[in-house]
Formats: sequence, structure tokens, C-alpha cells
Amino acid sequence: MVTLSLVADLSGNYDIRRFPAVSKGKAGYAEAETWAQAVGFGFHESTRTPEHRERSLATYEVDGRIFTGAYQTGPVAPSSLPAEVPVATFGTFRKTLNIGFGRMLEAQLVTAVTVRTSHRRRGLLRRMMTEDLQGAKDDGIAVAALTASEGSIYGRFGYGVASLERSVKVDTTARFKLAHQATGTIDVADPKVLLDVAPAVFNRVHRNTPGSIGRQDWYRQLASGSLGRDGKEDPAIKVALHYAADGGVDGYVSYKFLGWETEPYTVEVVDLVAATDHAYLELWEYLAAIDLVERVSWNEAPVDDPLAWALVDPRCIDASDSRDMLWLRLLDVPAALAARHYQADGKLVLAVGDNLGLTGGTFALNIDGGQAGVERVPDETAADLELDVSALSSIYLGGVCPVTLKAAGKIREAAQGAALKAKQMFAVERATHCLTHF
Ligand SMILES: CC(=O)SCCNC(=O)CCNC(=O)[C@H](O)C(C)(C)COP(=O)(O)OP(=O)(O)OC[C@H]1O[C@@H](n2cnc3c(N)ncnc32)[C@H](O)[C@@H]1OP(=O)(O)O
Repeated sequence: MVTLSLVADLSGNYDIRRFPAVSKGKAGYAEAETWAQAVGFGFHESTRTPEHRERSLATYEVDGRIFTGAYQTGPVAPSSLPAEVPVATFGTFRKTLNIGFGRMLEAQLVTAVTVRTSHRRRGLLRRMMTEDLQGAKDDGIAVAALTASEGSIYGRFGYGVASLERSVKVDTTARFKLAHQATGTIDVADPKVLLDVAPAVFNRVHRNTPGSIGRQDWYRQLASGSLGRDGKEDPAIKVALHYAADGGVDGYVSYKFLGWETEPYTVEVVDLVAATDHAYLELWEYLAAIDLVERVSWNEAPVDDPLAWALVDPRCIDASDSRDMLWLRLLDVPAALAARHYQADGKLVLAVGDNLGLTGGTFALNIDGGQAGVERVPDETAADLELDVSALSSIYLGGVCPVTLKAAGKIREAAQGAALKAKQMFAVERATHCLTHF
């Protein structure tokens, strides 16, 4: 790590600029392209080719992304990158978040956060984040979300882990047997059909799955092999579709064989999206049936996975790596609480801390017939639970247990049993899982 004395000290002043992502041929393309290059640098990517930049920016435009960049206003170090290259980047776009029982809330999605090494630890991330969260709140957005490169950065801004995922390696030799009676059928398709089919199937999953975030345009391109992570077509992609009994497609898997050098011979799942429980298990049966392959790996598998329970031998799944996935940040506690449906009636008074001053306070949550009434009450009111907004954000989607957060010291239980009551109230109809990385 470099110390501050070794980095250019010409850059104490920055101009923060925001502009929309645009595709080639539109005004502002050069600025957007330079911004995207800076993001690549921040994540240690090789310099993207002009074609890769063009294709990425076309998908970002579809998403309606807003790019924020920090630009040096003072003198730039001689022969260093010019002032039009941002020293810091911060991207946002808006998609719906499934908050349980099919209810949707628009979310501010934060992505592409980078600060050039020579300008780090001068408060640029803090400045961009606090300004952006305030702006989103002013627009009436009640939650922000991100997926994090490191676990230690975002808690200080009020984000809490709200969903988990894990990497699995599944033994698909003769040992793989499911206690499941197939109801649909599967067939192989030209990967390009996913350009149309994938969004329709995903939207069904999105409506059914607490914690799901609407997908950016790139996903259908990735799943169909049209635009791989390296910016090129991916000819290795294969696709199978699942058909329900009525003949409609209700699931798909996009995958690739990792080559004869990888032993045991392995297929890697690129995207597995199933709108029904049957489709999910039957797509796994298909993957396990691929000849000459002994292992299927998937890096975005749910932690609470029906596959493990459907397998005659659950030890076919080797899953050592469970990790945080979606980080959530409530921006407007009363609006977010009122938007949810609740499984158990009751009353909880929550004293919520927020060191960014966006939405702290004491709130009385009254659930009657599953519907919430939320009222801000004086701070002196006796609270049942005292917690930071990051902890409330963690339990909001029902994917993290308040009793566990109490045990960890993240929630203080002033009224005995209140954490268990919160667990029952915030419960959702099925396991929280987010299939969208952004
Ligand atoms: C949503 C996403 O895009 S995730 C991707 C995040 N980006 C990366 O990991 C790329 C590589 N890293 C970077 O570009 C930078 O180091 C960043 C963006 C993580 C931090 O940017 P900086 O401008 O240096 O952060 P800034 O100076 O504003 O620091 C803000 C606070 O975060 C802390 N912080 C910054 N980076 C880290 C880190 N990697 N780990 C722990 N704490 C950190 C600082 O100590 C500071 O704490 P404080 O204000 O509570 O005292």
C-alpha cells in the first residue's frame, strides 16, 4: 500500500459531474467511454477494446444508468492521465426489488465504484456515496442496494447484508439421484433464443422471489453467449430450456463445458433461472444427465437450496463458500416498512440509528391483518429494539435472522422476545435469494 506522501498531491479539489450512459453516435459518448475506461482500470481489467466499450455502453444506456465521475480541477501531474479522465467513478441505475409476497419497491442500485489509487482515502467515495444517497432519497426512493467487492467498506454508510449466496460443486456421477417425479420436459436450444426468452422467464422468477432485483440488459446477452465478460461472443455457451406441461418455457440453464484439461470433467452454470420448483429440479436433472461430465459447478447458488433436500444423497453437493450477496440500505424507514406485507400481526417500536442522518428516529410499526401502519414517535418512547439502519436493512427482506443479529450485538433487545417477534413479522414466503449481480 502506498502512503499519502508518495502520491501526487496536486489534486485536492474535485468537480463531481453526473451524466447519463449513452450509446455510440450520441452526444456525450466520448465522456461516457472515458468514464467506462476508468472503471475498468479500477477493477484491474485489461484495457477494453473500442468494440467492447461500444457494446457495454449500449447495454448501460438500455439500463438508464447514470455515471458520476470526480474530475481534477487543479493542475494535473505532468504526463499523467489528463483531467478529462475521472479519478473516481460511481454508477447508478434503478430497478425493482422484490420485498416479499410479490411486492416491489424501486431501488437505487450502486455499482462501478472506483477511486484511482493515487487519489484514494481522501474522502471521494464518502462524498459520492453521501451525495448519491441523499439525491435518491430526495427522489422518493426508499432503498439503495449494491454488491460489494470487500465486506469492510459499506457498513459505515448504513448498508447491511440482506442476502447470501454460495458456490456449489455438484457430483453428477451415478451418485446423483433426485427423489422427484418429472412433470415437464427439457430440450436444447440455440443460445440466441435467450435474447428473447430469458427476460420473460426471469420476470416470473423476479415476481416469485424475495430479494430478487430486476436485471440489467447485459444478463440476456451473457446467458445467450452474445456478450461474454471479455466483450466478445462466447461460442462455448450451451442452453437448455424447460417446458411446463402446457408447453410454455418456464426455466432455462445456460452453461459451458470447462474443457478436457479440467478434471473431473466439469460443466459450469452461467445462468440458471427457473420460475417453478419443478423446473428448478428438472434443470438440475438435465445437468446431471450430461454425458462425459462428472461435476457441475455454480457460483450463484442459493444457500437454502431445494436441490439439497431433493437429492437422495445430499452430500453430492460440495458447498464450502457461503458469502454475502445483496447489501441493502434503507433511505426512508417509514416508507420501506409500510411497503412490506407482514406475516404476523403485532407491534414493535424500533429505535433506528443512522449516522448519515437520512432516516434515523424512533418508529412504531403496527401490523394488523398483514398491513403495516408506521408512525414516527418521540425519541424518548420506550423502544422494543434498538438497531442501526444497517441491521434493519439486513432483516428487512426476511433473509437474515434478528435473533442472530441480537446475539452478535447488532440489535439491542430492550423488550424481551422482541427479536423473535421481529423474525416472525419480517418472515417472507420463500427463501430470500438474489440472482442479479450488478
Ligand atoms: C458497489 C461497488 O462497486 S463495490 C466496488 C468497490 N471498489 C473497489 O473495490 C475498487 C478498488 N477500491 C477503490 O477503488 C477504493 O479503495 C474505494 C472505492 C473502495 C474507496 O475509495 P476512497 O475514496 O479511498 O474512500 P474514502 O476515502 O471516501 O473512504 C471512506 C471511508 O471508507 C473507508 N474505506 C475505504 N476503502 C476501504 C476498504 N477497502 N476497506 C475498508 N474501509 C475502507 C475509509 O477508511 C473511510 O472510512 P471513514 O470515513 O469511516 O474514516
